[in-house]
Amino acid sequence: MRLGFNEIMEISKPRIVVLLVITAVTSMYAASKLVPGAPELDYWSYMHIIIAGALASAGSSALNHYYDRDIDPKMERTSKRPIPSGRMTASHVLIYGLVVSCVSVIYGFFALNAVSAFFIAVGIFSYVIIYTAWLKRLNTSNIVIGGIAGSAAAWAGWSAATGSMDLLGFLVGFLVFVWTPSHFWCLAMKIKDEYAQAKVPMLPVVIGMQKTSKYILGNTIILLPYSLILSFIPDGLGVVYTVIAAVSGGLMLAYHYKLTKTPTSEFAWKAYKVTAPYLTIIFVAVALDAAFHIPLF
Ligand code: HEM
Ligand SMILES: CC(C)=CCC/C(C)=C/CC/C(C)=C/COP(=O)(O)OP(=O)(O)O
Repeated sequence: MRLGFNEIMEISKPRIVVLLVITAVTSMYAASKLVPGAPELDYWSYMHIIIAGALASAGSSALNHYYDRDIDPKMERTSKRPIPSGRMTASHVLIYGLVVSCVSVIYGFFALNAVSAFFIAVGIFSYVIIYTAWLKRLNTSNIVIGGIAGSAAAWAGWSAATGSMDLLGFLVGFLVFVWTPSHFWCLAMKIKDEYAQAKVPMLPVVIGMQKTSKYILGNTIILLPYSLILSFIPDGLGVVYTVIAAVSGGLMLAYHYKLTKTPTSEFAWKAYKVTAPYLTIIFVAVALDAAFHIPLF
């Protein structure tokens, strides 16, 4: 039984940590530039949100590994993970997840502020309790409501800069919530049979590939105009963000339209692989807009 570096990294889901931290850091930067009266931030502030966000994401992912230790062995994609493969004991993963998750909130409270720490706690709670423990095995609303977890990271970043939450900050963070179904349902189409085997009610298991592809297109049809709302609210985002959001959202819409014509697991995989880059582009666009703000009106 090892508490090896590779195993620790694996239960922390590093690729998700990276994108989560990107949404938090870009939100923090944007808030510091766009919110009137927000203080100038130094590198320490960004270091703090990176540490708090990474620990929160890693800790909650480990708790997800712990809770899913009964179904992970039943799915090819997750069967070789540290607990099912015996490389880590469930209790070690649980202890790591609890300690790291608690440290992330405490660290955020003292190094950032109480509001940011609150959103970090909301992210952990919504991912571990609302999504993993309650909804994931209950019904197809699981990943829709679970998407709040991702928004919490962006809200933690925004409020780390301002010490509060405002309309623009809420709407920026809510982008992740609206993006999540398009992100995950594509993947779920690819690995539908594994979820069926593990009796996890992911959308394509319940309604099939063709209808799921229509739900994905429907969600992206909501995502594109939603992403542009941020440009049309008072004191909203400007030209830089609007152009990038329109082009990248339009490309993702085209991809998801094509998916309804070819609802195969192969094409679904391709549609899934563009979703993380899309979210990265959108949040980098938010930061670029804050840096080179040209109001739309
Ligand atoms: C309830 C919400 C979500 C669900 C159910 C979900 C589900 C998944 C799953 C099952 C994977 C594949 C993991 C693997 O096999 O390695 C994945 C990959 C990923 N997820 Fe999500 N995810 C959600 C939200 C998020 C959020 C909020 C973020 C970041 C802001 C995110 C970022 C990523 C990234 C970066 C990858 C790896 C993509 C790649 O390898 O190209 N996900 N997601
Ligand atoms: C602020 C903060 C900590 C926010 C947490 C946000 C966060 C880590 C969201 C990720 C959600 C996610 C990857 C779910 C996949 O779990 P799954 O069980 O469906 O995936 P799996 O089958 O690959 O384990």
